[in-house]
Amino acid sequence: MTTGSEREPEKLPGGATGITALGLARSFGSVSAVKNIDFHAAPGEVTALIGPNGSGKTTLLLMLASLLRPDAGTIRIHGIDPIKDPRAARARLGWMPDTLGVWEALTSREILVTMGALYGLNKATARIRAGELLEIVNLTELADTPARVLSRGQSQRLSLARALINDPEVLLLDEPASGLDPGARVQLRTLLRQLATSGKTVVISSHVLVELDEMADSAVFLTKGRSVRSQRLDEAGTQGRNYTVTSLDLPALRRALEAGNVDAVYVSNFENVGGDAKVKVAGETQAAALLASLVAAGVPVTAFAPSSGLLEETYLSLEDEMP
Ligand SMILES: Nc1ncnc2c1ncn2[C@@H]1O[C@H](COP(=O)(O)OP(=O)(O)OP(=O)(O)O)[C@@H](O)[C@H]1O
Repeated sequence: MTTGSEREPEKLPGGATGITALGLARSFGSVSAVKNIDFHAAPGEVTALIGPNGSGKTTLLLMLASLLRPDAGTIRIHGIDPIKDPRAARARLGWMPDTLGVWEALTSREILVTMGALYGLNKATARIRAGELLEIVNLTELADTPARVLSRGQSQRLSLARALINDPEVLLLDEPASGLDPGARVQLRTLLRQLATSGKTVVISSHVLVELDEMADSAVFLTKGRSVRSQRLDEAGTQGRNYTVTSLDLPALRRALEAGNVDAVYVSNFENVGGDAKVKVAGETQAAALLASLVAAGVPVTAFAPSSGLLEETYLSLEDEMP
């Protein structure tokens, strides 16, 4: 049984560092946006926040960013309670909303310098920092044009620069890749990994699960305002997964799978597949054994790979579990 003191965020393992939230709830009138969320994001890691539309991701991020008050529950940002001390929490936070509201008449550089001043930087330091960040997000060429002319992707990059102006320890990003072209997405991924490696706590919500597979260290899944699972990406090797096996000789593949030499469940309907079959195995060791046994049986295998990304697999399995 859990006692009251064990539910205090700072008493949990790692609870005084990074972000810890327990039992969060928040309603808007009769809409219960967040019903019961426990959340932890460790420093030095990228933590993904995953859930279908309306599952409460933005509401949770707004509460973590001290911009929305929870009806119930506790939050600690590096040990600070943002409800009691929002100023101290905000000094450590960088927040990138899903849509950036800009001061339309100002240029990107002026916006960043103004934000820097609001965080207490002197003008010279704010200008230097603004210049560095514009370089990092590839906006130097547009630094001195009014922000209102920026495209969606360019606004997203300005929004990211704005979130970084105070060199925050904790970075909260709501759909940061939305509107970015493929090159900018790769740059974003690299930058977020660098920030995490330097010790920052990075939380990112996104629907693009393949991207999160490559970027995140752990993930928290939300459904209907509740946290329903957390997962570490380095557990991939031990998680049951579907693999797609493609062969030049389907009857031979079928015979080998049905011989059942390896502990694998054959899940696809053979009649309905073209050149491949879907097989569920308990982990990477079993996948390797299955591939070896197919090759040993003389099956001409041309491709053997997980059927989907790890996070997508978990996401879809949660959907299956839902009533
Ligand atoms: N200010 C508000 N007033 C009323 N209802 C709200 C408000 N903000 C959010 N909601 C409702 O709360 C629920 C959760 O919304 P939220 O924006 O947190 O979801 P989300 O997971 O971020 O969704 P998406 O993936 O579509 O961005 C939704 O049903 C939404 O309609």
